[in-house]
Amino acid sequence: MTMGDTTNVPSARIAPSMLSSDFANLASEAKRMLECGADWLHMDIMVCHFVPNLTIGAPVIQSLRKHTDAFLDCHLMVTNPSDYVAPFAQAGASGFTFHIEVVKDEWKDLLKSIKSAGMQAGVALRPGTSVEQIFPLVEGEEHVDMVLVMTVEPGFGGQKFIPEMMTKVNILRKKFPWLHIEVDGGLGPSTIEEAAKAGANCIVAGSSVFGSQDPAGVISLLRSKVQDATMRGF
Ligand SMILES: O=C(CO)[C@H](O)[C@H](O)COP(=O)(O)O
Repeated sequence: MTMGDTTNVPSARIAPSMLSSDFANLASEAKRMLECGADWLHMDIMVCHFVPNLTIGAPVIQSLRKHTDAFLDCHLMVTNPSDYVAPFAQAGASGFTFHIEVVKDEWKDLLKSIKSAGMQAGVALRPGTSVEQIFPLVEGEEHVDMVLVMTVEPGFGGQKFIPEMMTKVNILRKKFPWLHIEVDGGLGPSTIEEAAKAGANCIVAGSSVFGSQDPAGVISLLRSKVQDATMRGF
């Protein structure tokens, strides 16, 4: 990809992380975020293995789906993602992102099952995982739609953005211009520029959006930084 050649780069997707929302009012929190300009809703699925936290599962996705048509971008922080494909598809998940660290050769079957269940497929990598490990999942005939580069250790919201992860984002953007590249962890007004310049187009933001008095303003700023960087080239 040459400087300025951004023809195939997908447009910005701003995805508030519902991990930072008031879970007791999830439907109204989702509605509020969409009214503030969110493109996607990012749903963090944690079940006390892979990460030491417990959040929500398919029944909550199913309940939320009754209240919104929005793209539900589900990040499965689990060690056995194939067990979750059918329940999440039936619940109404739109995207299903699994972790590269928990799959071996079975990723091909997993990918097929996610897509044939009608969901967009994503693969996530922890900060310590090398980006080269996910190349086969993007290069093959059957490939993921999105790579999620974790910019914090997965498990909890409110952590500090790890800038070194931007090397991974930039390698991916140059090699796969068409790919959705998502970043998650510590994104907000002070870190978006770096992420956008590296080539991220899907921005997950929890604390910075939910903790703001002006969530619409934050979402709009995140989007404009991604748009500016895409126009300039990476
Ligand atoms: O996946 C996550 C943690 O595993 C969260 O989505 C992420 O950390 C977003 O929260 P914040 O913007 O507050 O960092």
